[in-house]
Amino acid sequence: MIKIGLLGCGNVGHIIARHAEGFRISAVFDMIPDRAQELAAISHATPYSDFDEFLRADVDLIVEAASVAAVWLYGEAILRAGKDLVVLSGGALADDEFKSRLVETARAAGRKIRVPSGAVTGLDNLKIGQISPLGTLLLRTTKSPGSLGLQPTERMEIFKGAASDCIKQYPKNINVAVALGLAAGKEADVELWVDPDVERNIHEIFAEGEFGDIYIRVRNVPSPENLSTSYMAALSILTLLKNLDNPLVVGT
Ligand SMILES: NC(=O)C1=CN([C@@H]2O[C@H](COP(=O)(O)OP(=O)(O)OC[C@H]3O[C@@H](n4cnc5c(N)ncnc54)[C@H](OP(=O)(O)O)[C@@H]3O)[C@@H](O)[C@H]2O)C=CC1
Ligand SMILES: O=C([O-])CC(=O)C(=O)O
Repeated sequence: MIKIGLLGCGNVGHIIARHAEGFRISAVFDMIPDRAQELAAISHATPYSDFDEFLRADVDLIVEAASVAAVWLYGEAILRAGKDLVVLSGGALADDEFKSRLVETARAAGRKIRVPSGAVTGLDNLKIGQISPLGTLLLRTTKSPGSLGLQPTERMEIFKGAASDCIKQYPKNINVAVALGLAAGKEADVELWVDPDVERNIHEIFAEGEFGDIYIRVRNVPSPENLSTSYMAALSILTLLKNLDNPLVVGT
C-alpha cells in the first residue's frame, strides 16, 4: 500500500484523513504542531514538528495541502529526498523560474510532481493547447464574501488580469487559474468576482482554439472548515491517490 506524508493538516488534510482508502498516511507535518498531533491521532500517523525529520519518514509521496509558501519552502527538498510530490497549491508554479527549478530537481531525482485538477474540471483535455495553442483561456471565478474575507454590498469584480498576478494577491483562492495554465501551456486570464448573493465557489472556464470552443461552469460546494476551498479540491486529491497504481489510465 502506498505510504504518504501530509504537508498541511488543515481542512484538506482532514478530509484526506477521513477518506484514506487504498493508501496509508504515515507521516504528517504542519507549522502548527498541535494540528499535526491531532491529525496524527485520527490517521494513526507519526506527527512531525521538524521538517527535516518529516523528510526522513518512510513515505513514497508527499501531499502538499498547505500553502503556496510551503511549496516554495519545501518543494525542492522533498524531491531531492526521493519522494514524489502532489502540489495542491499549484499557484507556486506561476513563478517560471521556480517552476523550472522544481521540474529539473524532479527530473534529476527521477521523481514526479503531480498537480491535481483541484477545484475545477477540464484540465485533462485543455492539454490539447500544448499541441494546438489556444487563442483564449479565461477563468471567471465568483466567490462569496466569506471565502474572500470581504464585505461588499453588491457583486463586484475585484481582480482582472493574468493568473500569475492574481495568485500573488489571492494565494488561497485562485490556485486553479495557475493549474489551468500549466495544463493548457498558456497563462490564463482571470476575472475574480465577489458576490454577496452566492454561497458556492463558481469557476467558469472559457477556452477557444483551432479545435472549437469550450465553456465549463463548476458550482462548487465550499468545504465546511474553509469556505475558500471547494470540497471538490480534496476529492480530487483522493481520486489521484486512488488511481496512482491503477494500470488503466482514463483521460488525457
Ligand atoms: N488547486 C486547487 O484547486 C485548490 C488549492 N487549494 C489550496 O490548497 C491548500 C490547502 O487548503 P486547505 O486545507 O483548505 O487550507 P487550510 O488553511 O485549511 O490548511 C492548510 C494548513 O497548512 C498549514 N500551513 C500553511 N503553510 C505552511 C507551511 N509553510 N508549513 C507547514 N504548514 C503550513 C496551515 O497553517 P496556518 O493556518 O497557520 O497557515 C494550515 O494548518 C491552500 O493553499 C489552498 O489555497 C485549495 C482549494 C483548491
Ligand atoms: O477551491 C476553490 O474553489 C479554488 C481555490 O480556492 C484555489 O484555487 O485556490
